[in-house]
Amino acid sequence: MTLRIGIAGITGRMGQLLSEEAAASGALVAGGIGRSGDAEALFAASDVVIDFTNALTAERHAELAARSGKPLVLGSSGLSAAQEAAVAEAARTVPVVYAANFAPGVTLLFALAERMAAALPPEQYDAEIVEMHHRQKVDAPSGTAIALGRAVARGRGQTLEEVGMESGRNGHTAPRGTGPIGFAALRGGQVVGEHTLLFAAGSEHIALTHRSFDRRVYATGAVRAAHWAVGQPPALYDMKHVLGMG
Ligand SMILES: NC(=O)C1=CN([C@@H]2O[C@H](COP(=O)(O)OP(=O)(O)OC[C@H]3O[C@@H](n4cnc5c(N)ncnc54)[C@H](OP(=O)(O)O)[C@@H]3O)[C@@H](O)[C@H]2O)C=CC1
Ligand SMILES: O=C(O)C1=N[C@H](C(=O)O)C[C@H](O)C1
Repeated sequence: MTLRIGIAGITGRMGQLLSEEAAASGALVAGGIGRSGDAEALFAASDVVIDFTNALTAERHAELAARSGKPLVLGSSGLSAAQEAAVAEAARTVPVVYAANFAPGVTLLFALAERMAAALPPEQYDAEIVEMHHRQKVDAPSGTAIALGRAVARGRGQTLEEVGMESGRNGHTAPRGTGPIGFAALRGGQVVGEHTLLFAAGSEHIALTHRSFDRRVYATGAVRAAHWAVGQPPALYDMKHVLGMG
């Protein structure tokens, strides 16, 4: 049977591409909503919903997914801990694929970041994450930058909350701490998405960079996740599961 995909955020930068990629994948675009749309009707009409809206809406859509029994593919960034907890709660009832970045290269970047962090002692190598996005982006650091930070912390056997974040340095700051991960966010023009993870030691630097040139890479990944999610047991997944890297 043809998969019916609903798109929340269809009027946005990602929305049109998600529509095109869903149709190209052989699915039927069951409907789409912007801020004035009826989310409940969208979930009712769809086998799976892809949500690229914002943090506030993500929480409501996660609750609707659980209530309607429909899988959710969630790409929105900037979620608070409480909003992420609401998403995790929904994933007890339905499969939820929640990924900071649906580009396959970024999924690999997370794995590499974890391995590098495990190999490079934090007393010698300071980890800094620099990201740049288009001037319209409203959240910082990006969801991908935070996920990269989490991967580094994991590689060091800790959580990001434990190692701490140093972001927005300005003015007469104290010297850099040993252990915290540094974050810097650049905004300008129409940059689709760039992330660099840098490990800086006294006598050497090593860096990993990912650049997206076309946001279609995210749409293709999210549609792939939607096809994959249908039929999975309820759980919180991310792109590594979809790509078989989990
Ligand atoms: N995980 C990933 O790989 C990626 C994640 N993102 C994230 O996806 C999100 C969207 O990005 P982008 O498309 O650039 O943003 P846009 O601002 O271009 O689009 C936002 C969309 O959300 C809709 N929206 C806003 N409020 C609501 C609401 N209450 N109910 C339903 N829809 C609503 C808007 O509708 P309206 O037009 O009516 O305002 C619009 O369609 C961001 O959080 C971004 O960071 C982006 C790219 C990749
Ligand atoms: O808002 C964007 O554009 C993007 N958001 C995601 C993020 O916050 O990491 C993914 C990608 O970088 C594009």
